[in-house]
Amino acid sequence: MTQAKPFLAIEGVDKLFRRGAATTEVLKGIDLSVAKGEYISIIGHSGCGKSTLLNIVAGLTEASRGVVLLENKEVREPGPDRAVVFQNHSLLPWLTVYENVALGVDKVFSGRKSAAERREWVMRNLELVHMGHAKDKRPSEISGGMKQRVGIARALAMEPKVLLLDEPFGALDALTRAHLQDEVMRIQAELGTTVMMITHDVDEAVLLSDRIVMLTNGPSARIGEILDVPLARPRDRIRLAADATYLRCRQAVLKFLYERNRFVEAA
Ligand SMILES: Nc1ncnc2c1ncn2[C@@H]1O[C@H](COP(=O)(O)OP(=O)(O)OP(=O)(O)O)[C@@H](O)[C@H]1O
Repeated sequence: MTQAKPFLAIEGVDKLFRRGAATTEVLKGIDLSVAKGEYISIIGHSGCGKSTLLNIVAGLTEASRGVVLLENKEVREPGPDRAVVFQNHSLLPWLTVYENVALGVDKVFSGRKSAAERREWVMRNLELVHMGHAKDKRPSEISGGMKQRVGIARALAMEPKVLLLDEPFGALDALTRAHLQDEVMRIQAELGTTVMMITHDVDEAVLLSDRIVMLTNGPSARIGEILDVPLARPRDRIRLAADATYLRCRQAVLKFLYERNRFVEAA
């Protein structure tokens, strides 16, 4: 019997960066399978290679060895099936909120949806992140949290197979951050999106993820441990604050980061 291929597979990925005669091996032998609809977090100390790994899955960076397969197809370049949301929003400042989302929608759906359907689809995605009311505003006229929401709407509007989040809440204040985490959990439950998210935040990783992938310190970072987070959904941050499973998961990640893989500042 042949085994079913995983939805997303990272197989034997190494990444080396060359500058002149010097070579740095950032990632070494990364193997990871992600199921459809799964929420995966990648956590590890600064500079260990988290963004590099996400960029390889996005097709923005080429692996030096190994492959990334999405539904059995090798990832070789960026594509709308893998939408990325970065820490600092990347909205075009001269376009309105609506136009920023429409840009991607028009590109992806021009042959498949009529102009009216595309307009409706842009609005549906803006409503999903509660930003329909701000559709005519420009990025400079809305808050940081609102910009991240629009970035998430723009990514989701392309109906990606995988949503790649590179510290999407990292630049936000704690309250906005908590609010947006709840929104992302709600949206993921509604749409069943597969998510790979980079974070530095242990609580964020435990609250949002089905599994937490912990990277060892670089150079030559590898997957040190993968932790299952067996918490039922929907998840309520206040109730979980005293939940034994939540606290056990949190402690496991803290131990990995601060005991077994303590951060050492490069000389
Ligand atoms: N284009 C590049 N050329 C050379 N070195 C690079 C390049 N991109 C990243 N690196 C190096 O690869 C290592 C990993 O970087 P990366 O940004 O992936 O780490 P990270 O874990 O995401 O860090 P942080 O948490 O601080 O964002 C770093 O040492 C970085 O300097």
